[in-house]
Amino acid sequence: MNKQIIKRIEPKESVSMNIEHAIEKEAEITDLSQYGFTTFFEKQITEEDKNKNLIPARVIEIHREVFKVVSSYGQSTARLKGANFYAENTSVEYPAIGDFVMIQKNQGGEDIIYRLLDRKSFFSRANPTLGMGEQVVATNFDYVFLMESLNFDFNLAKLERYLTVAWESGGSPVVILTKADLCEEVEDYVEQVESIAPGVDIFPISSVTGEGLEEVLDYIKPGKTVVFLGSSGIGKSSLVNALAGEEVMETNEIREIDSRGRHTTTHRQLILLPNNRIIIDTPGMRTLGIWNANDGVSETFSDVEDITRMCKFSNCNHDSEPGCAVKEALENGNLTMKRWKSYLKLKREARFMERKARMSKQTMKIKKKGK
Ligand SMILES: Nc1nc2c(ncn2[C@@H]2O[C@H](COP(=O)(O)OP(=O)(O)OP(=O)(O)O)[C@@H](O)[C@H]2O)c(=O)[nH]1
Ligand SMILES: [Zn+2]
Repeated sequence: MNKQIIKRIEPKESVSMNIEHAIEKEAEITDLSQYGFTTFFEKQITEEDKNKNLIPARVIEIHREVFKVVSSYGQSTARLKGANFYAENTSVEYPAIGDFVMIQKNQGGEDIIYRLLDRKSFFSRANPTLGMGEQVVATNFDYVFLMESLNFDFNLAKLERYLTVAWESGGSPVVILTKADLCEEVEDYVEQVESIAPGVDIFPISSVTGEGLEEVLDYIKPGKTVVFLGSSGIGKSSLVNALAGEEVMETNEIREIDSRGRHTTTHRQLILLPNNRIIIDTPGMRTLGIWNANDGVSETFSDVEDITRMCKFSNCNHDSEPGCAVKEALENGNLTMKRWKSYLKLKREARFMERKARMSKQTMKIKKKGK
């Protein structure tokens, strides 16, 4: 694919020069497997798709209704086929960052997105614009990097919450402890994390000294997609740059800031690193709450749930009932009060979000009827 075409269709105002530069170097794209296309997606392509000359593509950026995609023809912009996505009485999902879609190439114009392929993993959050419903923010990733910094704001409870969300998403959680250069007791922290995340891989890293970066790069296999989950300032952008070996993301020091003194990330993106590792870094991921996380809670707290199942009564409130296994475990130290409280808190939150989701579905139904 030649650079001319790619240049012409870049939405200039919204893509930072650095990323454009990085992408240009990847302009010779012929193989979508570099972008994570596997047999899982290939198998979904039908005869009908082929008859219509549809080809697979991955969504790498979204600007309102304009999608930036990459296919065997390289990068292009595309729009949804109205009849397939906007027709009344259909409830098809719109593509999100990371999605594989079937497109029709349109020489000299925008490509048309016909349909969405099934996802192997996704993150969603409560829709912030409508105040209701669910919004998918990232899809088809293999690993979820749960990021916590090793300096003052290290927070195990938050990590537990991320873990819950990650299990739920379909990706594999990996804990990344950032800013190791600022911490003297790295091993202590690693042990603390091990206690709440048994069996999960943990990497202490520093984007400043380079500690742990080789290990992380080795760990991500080519063609695999990673999403980052972590609070602002934890070092996500710095890690992307460090892994890429060049400045593909702006970090805090050199950013434009808005009136509240904070950087505002305005678009979502999927970044292809050298050696075909893929990172999804979207603002949506940065405001992720807990949504339908009940199963995830159970995975993260399987030890706690094992205990609750040993209570004498199946509907035990773990309060003052006789034969309460939780009470016993708290007394003999098999369960810490802290972990029990985290569990109860996440349970409550998950239940609340579920109720909210049910309510919003009802509201939508009522609205549709009333229309
Ligand atoms: N000492 C040290 N500082 C780091 C490291 N990684 C990031 N920082 C600093 O931490 C600050 C925030 O880093 P960013 O990479 O912008 O953090 P972010 O998670 O992308 O932040 P948001 O974009 O706000 O979500 C910057 O001042 C970085 O220089 C590290 O490994 N060691
Ligand atoms: Zn009990």
